[in-house]
Amino acid sequence: MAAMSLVKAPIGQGFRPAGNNTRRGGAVVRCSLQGAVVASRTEWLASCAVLSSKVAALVSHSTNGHVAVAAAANGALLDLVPVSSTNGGARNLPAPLRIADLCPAPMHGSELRVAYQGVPGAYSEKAAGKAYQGCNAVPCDQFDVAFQAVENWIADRAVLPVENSLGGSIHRNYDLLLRHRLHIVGEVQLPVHHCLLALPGVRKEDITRVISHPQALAQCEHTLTRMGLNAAREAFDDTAGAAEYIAANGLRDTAAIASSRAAELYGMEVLADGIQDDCGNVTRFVMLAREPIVPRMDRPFKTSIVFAHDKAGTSMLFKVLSAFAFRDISLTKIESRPYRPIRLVDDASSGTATKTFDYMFYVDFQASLADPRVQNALAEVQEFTSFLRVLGSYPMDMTPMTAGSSTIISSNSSPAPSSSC
Ligand SMILES: O=C(O)C(=O)C[C@]1(C(=O)O)C=C[C@@H](O)C=C1
Repeated sequence: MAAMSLVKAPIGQGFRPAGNNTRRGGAVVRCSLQGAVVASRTEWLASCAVLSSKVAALVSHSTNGHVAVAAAANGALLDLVPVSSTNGGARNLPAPLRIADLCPAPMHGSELRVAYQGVPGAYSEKAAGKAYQGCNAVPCDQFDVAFQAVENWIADRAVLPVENSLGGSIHRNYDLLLRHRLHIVGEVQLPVHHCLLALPGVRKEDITRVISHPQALAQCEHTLTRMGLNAAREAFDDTAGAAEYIAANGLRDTAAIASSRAAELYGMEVLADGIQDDCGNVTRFVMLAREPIVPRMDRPFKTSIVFAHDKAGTSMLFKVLSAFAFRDISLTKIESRPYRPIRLVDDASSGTATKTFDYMFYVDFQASLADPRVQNALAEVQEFTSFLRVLGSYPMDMTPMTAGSSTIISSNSSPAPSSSC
């Protein structure tokens, strides 16, 4: 359990936007003031001095190149205003902002703060490390919080799952892509290798409950049944969080589906290894940023769009898909999401008429926005639709997939029994 004090506490709903978070050397740090309400500015600055030395002590104990973060027991958050040491006796006055302070988003992976949903040991943390090697991965307790962390400059990027080869789409993130103004700047595919974890000494026969992220439960459904576990399955926020929960509460009748790294971090034992229903279990994550990247033509790119039409029965979808088919642009994914009825003001009738969107269609295709074929296709799509947004145009993840020891050579490969995963 010693590792638990060094891992980062997730940014939660309780976090406040940029102004209330502590930043040191590019890392976002949450600090606890042990419930104290700071009365005056002098007192506040004094508290900051204490907190910054605590933070420095924690940083010196950091592991894996990650900055260790003090878990905020009651969520008190502060900004440490830089104090100039060169302004004579007025040591408490804040130093003027410099150009460097205005550009807190560094371009190098080693300094990049990357928000992900879950706690350390979650697959999303691994995906963040694959997307931005050596980054400072920032845990968030919800997907929405990861979006907000980037929007509020607490993080520079977010890495979030959108689909899994067994469990299908992660619909929540499709909906959030529309609600927020972030841009997709990349994708990363991660082989997901699940383990069944329990406290040391616990046997399979002792287990009455298996907890994990709903996607992980879905990805191991048949294997769990085949294992003959007489256990209820319960959803948890994330895989590693489920392991942490069992460890923190000493639950000897509960197992978690999570990674082997989660087992190490939270002092759990691996009861079964490779329990996903298919060896080729892969989750696709997207990388999100405040600004889009410049689309290029010198390497394979993907583009993601979302569109809708407010009139029923006009074969809009057929027309849109044809715009791509006629230009030989391959579609890689189509997703439809029911759209909450919204009232749209009709200009022509002085704001009285309303219309309803039924579905939003999300389409990924294999071409760059810089490609004239794509620009022509989108110009046409715009004519058929009443709403069109480009979510991003970004380099395709071309890294060869390996799941466990086996290499995925084709998406049509038949599901292997879990014992060989
Ligand atoms: O719970 C985690 O560990 C996650 O990173 C989330 C998540 C998901 O949302 O799909 C990511 C990868 C796996 O597919 C299972 C769960």
